[in-house]
Amino acid sequence: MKSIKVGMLGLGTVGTGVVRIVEGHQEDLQRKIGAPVEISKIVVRDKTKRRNIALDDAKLTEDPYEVIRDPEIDVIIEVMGGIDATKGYLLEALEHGKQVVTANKDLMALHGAEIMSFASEKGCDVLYEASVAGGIPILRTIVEGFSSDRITKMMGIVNGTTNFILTKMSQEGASYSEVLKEAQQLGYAEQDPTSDVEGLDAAYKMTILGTLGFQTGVSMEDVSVSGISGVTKEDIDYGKRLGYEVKLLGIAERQDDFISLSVQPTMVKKSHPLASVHGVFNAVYVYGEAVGETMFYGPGAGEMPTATSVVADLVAVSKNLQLGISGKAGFSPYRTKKLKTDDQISYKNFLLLHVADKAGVLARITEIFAQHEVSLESVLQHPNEDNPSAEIIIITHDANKASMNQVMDSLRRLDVVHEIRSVYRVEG
Ligand SMILES: NC(=O)C1=CN([C@@H]2O[C@H](COP(=O)(O)OP(=O)(O)OC[C@H]3O[C@@H](n4cnc5c(N)ncnc54)[C@H](OP(=O)(O)O)[C@@H]3O)[C@@H](O)[C@H]2O)C=CC1
Ligand SMILES: N[C@@H](CC=O)C(=O)O
Ligand code: NA
Repeated sequence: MKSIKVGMLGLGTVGTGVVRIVEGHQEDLQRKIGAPVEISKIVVRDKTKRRNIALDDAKLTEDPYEVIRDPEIDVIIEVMGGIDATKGYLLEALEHGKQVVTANKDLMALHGAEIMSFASEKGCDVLYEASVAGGIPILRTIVEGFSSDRITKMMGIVNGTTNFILTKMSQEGASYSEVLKEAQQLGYAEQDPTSDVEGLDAAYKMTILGTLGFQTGVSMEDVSVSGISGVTKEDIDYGKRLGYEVKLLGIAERQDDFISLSVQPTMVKKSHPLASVHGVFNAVYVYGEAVGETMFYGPGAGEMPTATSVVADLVAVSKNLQLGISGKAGFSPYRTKKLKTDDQISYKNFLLLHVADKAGVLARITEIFAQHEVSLESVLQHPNEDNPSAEIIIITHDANKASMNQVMDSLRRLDVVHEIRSVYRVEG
């Protein structure tokens, strides 16, 4: 029986897990695919590096072309990261008729449309389950499990590193930079962790979810992004006292064919299931018009969970190869993109203000909200012993983004407002 030959680009955190699973599950994989699978070559940056996996050194190469141009190789697994050069390698692999599996969200969010269209021209599969929410089979679920429904909202904790950091800050009072280092050591963070903490990694993932879930070609420019670097322990503690957990949420919504996508630190009500997703775990809440509320939960990063998704894709593309149906089920978005404008996007807001501690201040502040037709759910005032400011926390009802921008402008101009300390979207 002819085996499926696999060439890998990368043998880091995820690549090592892929080798472990392919080698450890040989018999099961063979039964599921109908042929044995063999990893024949692996590209690394440095062949001499010490690896924490036993491996035949002859399989390692530093030359990507030795793998992508090898006529014996059927499937390329890309777990190397990077954008431009990596895109070139994958396009060339497709040119040579190879099936592709990748965990690279940056690449798929930025160039997925071009890669998918080229793959379909060449009759090849490209699968990328590991690119969103590591070990959770969310892309397959959205494309296949929800094929009969119409998704109107996807809301997720889709970055393991930032959820790990926020959880440790909230539960252990740990410092941001200490926990980031730990996340890097555990293999959760990107090579450049700015992508995690500034929300870019989550935005790449929301671009992919939006494209597949709304059948619309979403691009990164369509996602409004802010990360967690401005989140303070003070915000987390205030949130907790009022019944919220701070989470970095990716939110994609659709209403009457208009869509919006964003990534931002969010106050999530403790009663909402996303508030109990801690550590490196991810979860994606999906609302379908027919099914209603669903939620998918699991590890969002790390060696073995991510490798599970990569190898599941390897099984899928190998089965298609065996059946002679590669490249037949490629998905291309078919809806015209219509983005919501700021006056169509609405949600609750949490504001922490430092204001002058004197009579009449609260009335002047609430008057501004009233002028812009933003109604308030609650207002709390704390005297602040350390300085002449008082702290006011305001939670609004759903308010559109355009009106809230006007409220913010007016608050910034108001003399009694010393500082707009923090502003969060509220969900749940
Ligand atoms: N880590 C995780 O939890 C997750 C990661 N991903 C994605 O998976 C991909 C891989 O991530 P991860 O395993 O963490 O990354 P690592 O940094 O741990 O590993 C990268 C691997 O690729 C090799 N490599 C990098 N650049 C080159 C190059 N230019 N030429 C040759 N080899 C190269 C490295 O070689 P060498 O070993 O010699 O340094 C290393 O083996 C990324 O796209 C990431 O976003 C997706 C989901 C979860
Ligand atoms: N850096 C990413 C890895 C998985 O995609 C994360 O922390 O989620
Ligand atoms: Na996944």
